[in-house]
Amino acid sequence: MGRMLNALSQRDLELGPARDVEPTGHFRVAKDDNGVVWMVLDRTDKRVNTIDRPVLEELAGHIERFEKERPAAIVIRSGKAAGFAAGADINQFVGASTAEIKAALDQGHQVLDRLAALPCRTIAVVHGHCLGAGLELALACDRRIAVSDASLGFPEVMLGLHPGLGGTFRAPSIADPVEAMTMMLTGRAMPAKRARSIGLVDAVVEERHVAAAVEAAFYGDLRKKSPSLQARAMGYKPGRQFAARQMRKKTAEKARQENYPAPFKLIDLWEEHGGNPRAMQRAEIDSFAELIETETSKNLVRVFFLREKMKGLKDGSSGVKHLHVVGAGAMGGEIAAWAAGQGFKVTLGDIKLEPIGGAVKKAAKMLEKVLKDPLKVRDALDRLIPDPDGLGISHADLVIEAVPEKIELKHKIYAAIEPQLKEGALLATNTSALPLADLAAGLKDPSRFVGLHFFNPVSRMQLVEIVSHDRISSETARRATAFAAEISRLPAPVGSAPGFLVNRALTPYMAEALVLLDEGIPKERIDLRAEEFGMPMGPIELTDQVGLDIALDVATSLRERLGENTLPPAPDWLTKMVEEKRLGRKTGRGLYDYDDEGKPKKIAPEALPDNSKDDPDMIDRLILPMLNAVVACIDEGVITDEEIVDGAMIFGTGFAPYRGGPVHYARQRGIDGIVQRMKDLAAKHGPRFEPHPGWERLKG
Ligand SMILES: NC(=O)c1ccc[n+]([C@@H]2O[C@H](COP(=O)([O-])OP(=O)(O)OC[C@H]3O[C@@H](n4cnc5c(N)ncnc54)[C@H](O)[C@@H]3O)[C@@H](O)[C@H]2O)c1
Repeated sequence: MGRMLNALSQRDLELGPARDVEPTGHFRVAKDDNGVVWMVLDRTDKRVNTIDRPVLEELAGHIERFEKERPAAIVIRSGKAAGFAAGADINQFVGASTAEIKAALDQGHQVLDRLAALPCRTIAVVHGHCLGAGLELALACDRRIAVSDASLGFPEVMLGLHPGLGGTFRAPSIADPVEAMTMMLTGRAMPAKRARSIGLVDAVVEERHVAAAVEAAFYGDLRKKSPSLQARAMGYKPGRQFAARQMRKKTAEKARQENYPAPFKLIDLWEEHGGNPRAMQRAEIDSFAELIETETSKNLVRVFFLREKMKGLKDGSSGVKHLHVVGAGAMGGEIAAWAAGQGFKVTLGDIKLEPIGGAVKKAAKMLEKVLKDPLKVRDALDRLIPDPDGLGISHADLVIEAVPEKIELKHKIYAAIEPQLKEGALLATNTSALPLADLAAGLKDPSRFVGLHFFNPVSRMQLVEIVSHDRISSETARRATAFAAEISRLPAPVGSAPGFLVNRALTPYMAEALVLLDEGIPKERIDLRAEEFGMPMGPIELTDQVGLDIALDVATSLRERLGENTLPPAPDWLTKMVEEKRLGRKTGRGLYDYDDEGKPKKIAPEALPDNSKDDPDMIDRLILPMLNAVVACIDEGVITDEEIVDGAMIFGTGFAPYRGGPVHYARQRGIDGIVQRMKDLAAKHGPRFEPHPGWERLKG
């Protein structure tokens, strides 16, 4: 047997059908001399495997034959380098009616049930991405072998859904139920080894040992782990009730049930039916069909496509292999570490030594969190080279300047750097607000100059604004956009207007919060209202996070440049706090006080006095000026593609993803209504609420 399996290894199948092969649509099927059927899923129409109706129908056809022919065993694996399967094809549900969705799910379940019921042993061999419906296909097999690079997960929750092809009952009955639920509730993928430890897969092997592992599975040597006591307790309702309570609490820390119902729905289903797979199956189908109709899910699917669109802005390669960063402070240090983690050689310079040392230390911590694998962290740190003398500048393909926001200082640095740059190298600035044209003023070759505006913290904020100016070459803009995508960030091209898009939109939100504070509304209540709307962090806490000094600088400069009717003046007490170095989270004290872990000390909402003030206009006062600024940016041509605007605001500010982005939200709410509301607010609170003329043109 071993000899035959080796002869039909994955490589042979990839090179083309071996003997006794039946070429079909998406599966290549071959039977070896031992009667083992190898099915290789390799969609002919897609770069990665997705699971949709045609794939399931084709699978059903094969199963029907296997039911009669009874092969010795069936091995299912993928012929794609990227992995086993990326999940269901979301497009198949767009525009479908509830009845059609239920019918499709019913059919899919029947196919996987029949696969699970085959009288012969079925073995899934998974490598690379094994997600969503792909994982559900693997779970319907008797055994799962993971190649060591495999990453397994249920990302459905990110689309406002839960698994819909049996994952909700197969995963908790095969793996540790609490771990399986956590996997579905968070949407986080897990590496093969961890999947083995929770019982989701039966073995983890290197690619070259797949055939031997299949043989072991065939002879029944791969034994299932016996379930732990805790896992067995989950077969009974009281056990599940207890666990479900904790799951609800944990989930609620991340998402509000009214905004993100899917994970809560899944917990309910599992608590109720977790001991009864048949009942769970029915409930899963009904609940999935219900969730997919919610605005939340539709908007999250939209966000998925927005992300794809932003990734798609990459056109060719950046040509960057070596990056040099000038300034190893809060931003420069993170940009350098992140890029090293993404495989780039990075040299990091600063006028002082301490920031470089500090940046390398922080890099190790951040990379451990992001890369998880100690070997990868070590390699990334090897690529991050401290360079106090700036020797890397003359070798780098891209130099990013991240020194303090002072135009004279930046000019001085460009004058020193530019003559050293090698031919074809790009020069970028991470400026938050300085006009690119002013920064480029002294440059000999401004065509190679670009803004790469990263957000803090770089490891969490996916957006990079690609800032252009009058004299930038299209090639520089193209390469800068490609570079952002190559380091797994999402590019949004913007013009060099005050605050670009994101800071221009966020500043009125933060500034209005300070006015509300001055009106006597408790800060916790202001933050709570914004979080209820769906912002990841309230404006008061955000101001602390940005730093009161930076927030004050940005607000003052925007007000100067955009006119005093656009923003409320900064309160005197804010200037005083900055003078006293109460700068927010970074100094441990700001609008909130911070504990040792950097968490704000807040009064719990239920502990706020009932009679403490509230303002029914509060949400509109915070959100509408933000939308107004977004509309101004579109109208002024700072950024014109509404979808990229929505994507940039979601990935750059965390703007309520379940609302699909600010422009989408405005359109859904109704532009006329918003304009009227802003006029009313302007009459009551001042001209900063006057609707921008761009609203009328947006209706266009
Ligand atoms: N902090 C943020 O949240 C944030 C976000 C986006 C963009 N930015 C922008 O990024 C830039 C850097 O901001 P930061 O917060 O990292 O500042 P920072 O003060 O933390 O770091 C700046 C670093 O530059 C170094 N430096 C000063 N003069 C230098 C010189 N002549 N040569 C080399 N290094 C020199 C300093 O020693 C310091 O380590 C600014 O333009 C800022 O507006 C900041």
